[in-house]
Amino acid sequence: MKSGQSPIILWFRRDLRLSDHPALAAAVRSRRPIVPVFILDDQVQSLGAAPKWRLGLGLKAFAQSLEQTGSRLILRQGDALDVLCDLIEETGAGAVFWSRAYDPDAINRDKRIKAILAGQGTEVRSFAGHLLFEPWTIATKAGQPFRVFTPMWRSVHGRDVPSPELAPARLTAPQTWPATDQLVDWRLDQNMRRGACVVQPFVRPGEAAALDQLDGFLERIDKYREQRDRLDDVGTSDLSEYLALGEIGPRAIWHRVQNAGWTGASGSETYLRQLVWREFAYHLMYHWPDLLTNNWKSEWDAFPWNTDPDVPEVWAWRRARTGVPVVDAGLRQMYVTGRMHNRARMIVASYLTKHLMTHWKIGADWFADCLTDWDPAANAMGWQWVAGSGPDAAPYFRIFNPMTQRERFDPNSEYLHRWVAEGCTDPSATALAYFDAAPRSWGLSREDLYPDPVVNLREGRARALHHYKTRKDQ
Ligand SMILES: Cc1cc2nc3c(=O)[nH]c(=O)nc-3n(C[C@H](O)[C@H](O)[C@H](O)COP(=O)(O)OP(=O)(O)OC[C@H]3O[C@@H](n4cnc5c(N)ncnc54)[C@H](O)[C@@H]3O)c2cc1C
Repeated sequence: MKSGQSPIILWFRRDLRLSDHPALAAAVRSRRPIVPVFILDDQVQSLGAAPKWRLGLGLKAFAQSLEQTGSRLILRQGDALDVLCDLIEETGAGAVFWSRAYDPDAINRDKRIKAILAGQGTEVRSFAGHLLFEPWTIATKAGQPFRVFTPMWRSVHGRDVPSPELAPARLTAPQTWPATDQLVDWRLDQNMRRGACVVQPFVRPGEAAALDQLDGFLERIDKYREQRDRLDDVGTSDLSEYLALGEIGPRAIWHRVQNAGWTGASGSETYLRQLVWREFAYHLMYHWPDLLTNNWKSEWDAFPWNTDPDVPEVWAWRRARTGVPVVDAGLRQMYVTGRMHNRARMIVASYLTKHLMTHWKIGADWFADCLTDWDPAANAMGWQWVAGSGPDAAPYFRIFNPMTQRERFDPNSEYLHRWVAEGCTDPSATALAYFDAAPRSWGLSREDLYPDPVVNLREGRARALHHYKTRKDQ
């Protein structure tokens, strides 16, 4: 029997936090008992190795913060609708709340669940939280979705962003807790093979760590505009992993950074602009869900990409053995830390799609397996932007020259030294760690010589330009 005081099931997904959480705040305001749940459904199961492993760490940290509020995180596995129906029956819950997701699979799943549960008399409410501006709330003057970043930035940057809610100190528990799975039994780390123990020291999961990371960044935000592209410096915020799992909310970041700007911090405006790139990616994915799988500009379908993921040069790229040091450095940084500097992402993506003329989807899939900050929208947009097939993309003739990129953004080769060991008399521990992170099946050894380039950079560039130009002239 459902009453006004029946529990609310709070279905957590990419929102593993207590503050800046509109769905949780609404549940707390209702004064009803709350049953927090995370469901291991097919969509979670299909995550790549590194994001899935990182999710496991995030869930552990989040369960601990819930315990400090007198609550628990209930873990269940299976089809999300079946799990929610079971929990409604077991707990007598009268409502299910969640934060909205915007990728096509999640939208379809959530719509179906909402319709069925509502039909059975359960109150179902979804809330904002993952974004600053939900995709349907912003449009061009003609009422169309934005296809270009700068006009979208101009349209949103003076808008009010709701203030983030404070974390609740206590959550009302249900009279009896439903049974929960054990996180270790989910084996979210099983595909990380050797990588996990290498990546672990570079990860600080959880909301408290995210807020601490933001505090640390605000102390050096003045450097952001000048340093954000430098490969050799800690110029960026490193918040992407937290944003991807929702361990921090974008509203909280927006307000803290905006306040820093009002009190004189330079770099604040540049940083907010980057946050809006994330919004742009979600805007595109929502309005054009094909962004995740197909060339956004269909004329690129005729481009002669290599679509074979198993040719030797693509394997050399995956193994970070292309013979181009800055490309290999970026890929190794990802393998060892789970993240890669944005500048390096652009360099390695340009090299794969242009010098190796390989379809961006192959690179995007590899990132989806290796990045702990993997985000469906930002990843697809980033790859299509670099390849030239995406909205507001880099023009076809913009082919990053890895050598000049390295000279500009790593002038003293510090980044190279950090990530490439071969040929170095005094290799760094991080560079050596790559050999521990790589799967044994790759057969790599610290004693290996550095490989010759898999393509001559000049020839690779000329080949790509020739094909781009031919396509353009057709
Ligand atoms: C090929 C390619 C793939 C990418 N894949 C991902 C991905 O899977 N997940 C991901 O979060 N980002 C991705 N990015 C975007 C960007 O590289 C990262 O967001 C950034 O490196 C994260 O580091 P940071 O938090 O220190 O960034 P900061 O410079 O501190 O930026 C702050 C925040 O703004 C957002 N942001 C910054 N730049 C971008 C951008 N270009 N696109 C979208 N959002 C941005 C991120 O949320 C980031 O945390 C990709 C970029 C490229 C070129």
